[in-house]
Amino acid sequence: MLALQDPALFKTQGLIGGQWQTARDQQTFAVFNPATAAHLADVASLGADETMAAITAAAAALPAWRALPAQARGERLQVWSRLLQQHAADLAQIMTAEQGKPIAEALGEIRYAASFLDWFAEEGKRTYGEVIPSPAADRRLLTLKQPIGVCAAITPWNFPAAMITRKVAPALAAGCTIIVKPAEQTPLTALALAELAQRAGLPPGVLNVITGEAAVIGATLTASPLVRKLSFTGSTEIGRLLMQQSAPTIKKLSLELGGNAPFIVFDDADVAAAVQGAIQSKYRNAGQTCVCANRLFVQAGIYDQFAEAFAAQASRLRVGPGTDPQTQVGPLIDAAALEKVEQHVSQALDQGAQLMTGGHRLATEAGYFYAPTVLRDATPDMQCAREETFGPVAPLIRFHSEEEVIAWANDSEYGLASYLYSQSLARVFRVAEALEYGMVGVNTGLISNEVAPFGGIKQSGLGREGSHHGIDEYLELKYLCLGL
Ligand SMILES: NC(=O)C1=CN([C@@H]2O[C@H](COP(=O)(O)OP(=O)(O)OC[C@H]3O[C@@H](n4cnc5c(N)ncnc54)[C@H](O)[C@@H]3O)[C@@H](O)[C@H]2O)C=CC1
Ligand SMILES: O=C(O)[C@H](O)CS(=O)(=O)O
Repeated sequence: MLALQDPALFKTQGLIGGQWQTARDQQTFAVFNPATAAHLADVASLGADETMAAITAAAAALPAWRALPAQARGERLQVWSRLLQQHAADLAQIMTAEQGKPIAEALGEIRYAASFLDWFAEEGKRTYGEVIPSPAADRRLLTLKQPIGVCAAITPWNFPAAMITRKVAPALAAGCTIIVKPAEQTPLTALALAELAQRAGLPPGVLNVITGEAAVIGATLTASPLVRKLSFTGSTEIGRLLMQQSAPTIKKLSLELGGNAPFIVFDDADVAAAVQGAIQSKYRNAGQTCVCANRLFVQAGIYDQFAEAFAAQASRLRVGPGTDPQTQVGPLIDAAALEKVEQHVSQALDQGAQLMTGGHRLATEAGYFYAPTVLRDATPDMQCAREETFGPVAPLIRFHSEEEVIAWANDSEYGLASYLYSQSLARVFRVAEALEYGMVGVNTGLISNEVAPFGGIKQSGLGREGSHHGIDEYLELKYLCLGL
């Protein structure tokens, strides 16, 4: 059991219509600590019936919630944000226990999660319509924006708090109600957030959290015509499936899917800055984010200089349990993730890559730890360059020309985040405009915040989250034509 200041935040039941509920068949599923592989909790395994009850509760809560002025909805979100920040230490402890990230990163994520609540509390008051100059003297034309209705959100384990508020905040600010299905690896953070939402005064049914078997819950959410919108963050494979399942009811979709971020360093880059940016991008959350550098392209003129400096810094990163304040890289989420990373590294070495540092799991620890790894002389055809590793592995690929690296960077079905380091303004614009990605970090490895549009193109997804664009994902545009 965790030593929480507020033990009431440790919830193991689902939230339906303002009531904490166990599964009707009393089934549960286990949650484990990835740093120790130890059992952490047993959480209600809710199924189709409970999911339908949550959809019904969200539909029942919708009329009153959407009728509230945006100001009133925003005030609830701001109270919720303050509660997240007041309870940050407990929330971070819960998150590190079930997800593994270093406690400092977990505290940072709670601030990141709260920032979406604050941002959309304001954005909800700016869902402006428009008056359109009429083509006819006896007509007046205008538009207004209205909440889409009952929404569903299916969220990942890598950001167990922020990926929930990045969806729930705009939905509620817009006047929608929502059912959240968190990842089975990290339900405790979601349930703690829901407890604080209750304390913030969200009316029953506005926010519902369903924990349990993903496929059953997902099938129920996507099949229901009452659910008008689905927002998903996770793998492209599951995003594709949810898209198919949503087709019969023509749901509005937001999909934040996989990535394969190129990190490009030109000869004219500030090499020290590029090394720092690459370390931050690559090893954040142990490499388990969809915007992590996945392929590091380094121009031939500075390749050796960059490789030596980058590997030296990577080798000094402290790996260990997230509860240790000295830890910089925590465990991977589970055994499958560890095995995928090992596969990518061994395949690259078999194909001629050279190990500069890392390349092994930490046998001393019971959890899913892998040493920060740097592979030089990697090539674009290696599995670690073709697939999203989602782990602390950095393949360094040498390139010679701008044209060559743009072609290699764009040779992917993914198009989420990309990065380039150069001190030439002309080159920055040439390359940024040529990269087929939704986001481009220029001379920085950290691009995520609540004010900018987060999202990708191609098979990295649909729509944008955060920014003033994010609330449009939860609104419908209505056209009024007034005959005079
Ligand atoms: N875009 C992102 O932020 C993330 C991308 N990923 C990618 O996905 C890969 C696998 O990671 P996972 O956590 O297994 O991602 P996943 O896509 O399997 O899981 C994400 C969410 O989808 C749910 N889910 C899984 N199968 C479902 C189904 N049939 N119906 C409805 N919901 C379902 C999960 O319970 C979780 O809540 C990672 O290695 C990474 O490449 C994973 C997490 C986050
Ligand atoms: O930086 C972020 O917001 C995360 O990387 C989002 S993701 O990894 O879950 O896509």
